[in-house]
Amino acid sequence: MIKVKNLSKRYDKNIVLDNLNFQVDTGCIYGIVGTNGVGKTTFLRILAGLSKPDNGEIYIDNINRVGNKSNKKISFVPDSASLYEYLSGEEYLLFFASILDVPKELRKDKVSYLIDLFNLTSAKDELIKTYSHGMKQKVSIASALLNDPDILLLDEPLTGIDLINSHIIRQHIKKFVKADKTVILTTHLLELAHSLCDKIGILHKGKIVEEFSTNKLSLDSIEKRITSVYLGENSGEMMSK
Ligand SMILES: Nc1ncnc2c1ncn2[C@@H]1O[C@H](COP(=O)(O)OP(=O)(O)OP(=O)(O)O)[C@@H](O)[C@H]1O
Repeated sequence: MIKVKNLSKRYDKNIVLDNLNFQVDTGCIYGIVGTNGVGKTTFLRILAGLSKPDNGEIYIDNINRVGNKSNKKISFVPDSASLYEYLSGEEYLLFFASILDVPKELRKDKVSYLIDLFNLTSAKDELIKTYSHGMKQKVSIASALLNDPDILLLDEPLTGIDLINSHIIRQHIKKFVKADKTVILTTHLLELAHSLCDKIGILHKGKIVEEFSTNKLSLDSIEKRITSVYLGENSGEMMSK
């Protein structure tokens, strides 16, 4: 379980996260939605340990992660992957496996398994600079899975991804969670959040202001709730006029 208590982060006068509280159970896919600049990436980067909060605590299975090394493996996939463009997909993944300390004898097998899983076999020897956005995104997600993380943090994983690749990536996220892992992702694609996530939280003014179980609320109802959080209670009617 991941539990966040009173997390705050500001950039000069810009208060991005403001005593944010949040909890996710192991085995859950949690989607964070919110307007541009509301702090979704900032939150994921703090969870990943890439950015320090000003205040607050992050417990992973009851161990405070802030300032401590967690014994749980956490992988973070940024929204636009910066990959080494002059390596082939396979070379990149092998290189990344060595950085992540994947045992040497397992690297080749893990890499070829992931290349196959993400349908990258025919392009594995091509330089990454020749890859499309979707192919790069698949390499990026594959690289995050190399060390079999316990927690996967995905920043807008499916933005700009075509239907088929989106399907492939979704399947893998679902498969990943079945192995008792946790996924937290951010997205602007509400339909995706509804079909993929178990829970959706709305980030607004530095806090998770509302949370829904997707099996309890329709896509339409969630959309109305989000609109009313940002635009006020009568916004749903205004927008349908
Ligand atoms: N390194 C930084 N220095 C200063 N301000 C920053 C920095 N990183 C983010 N911010 C600011 O923090 C706020 C939240 O940014 P963040 O990238 O977390 O938003 P987001 O919800 O992920 O946005 P989007 O949906 O557009 O990707 C924004 O106002 C942004 O300008």
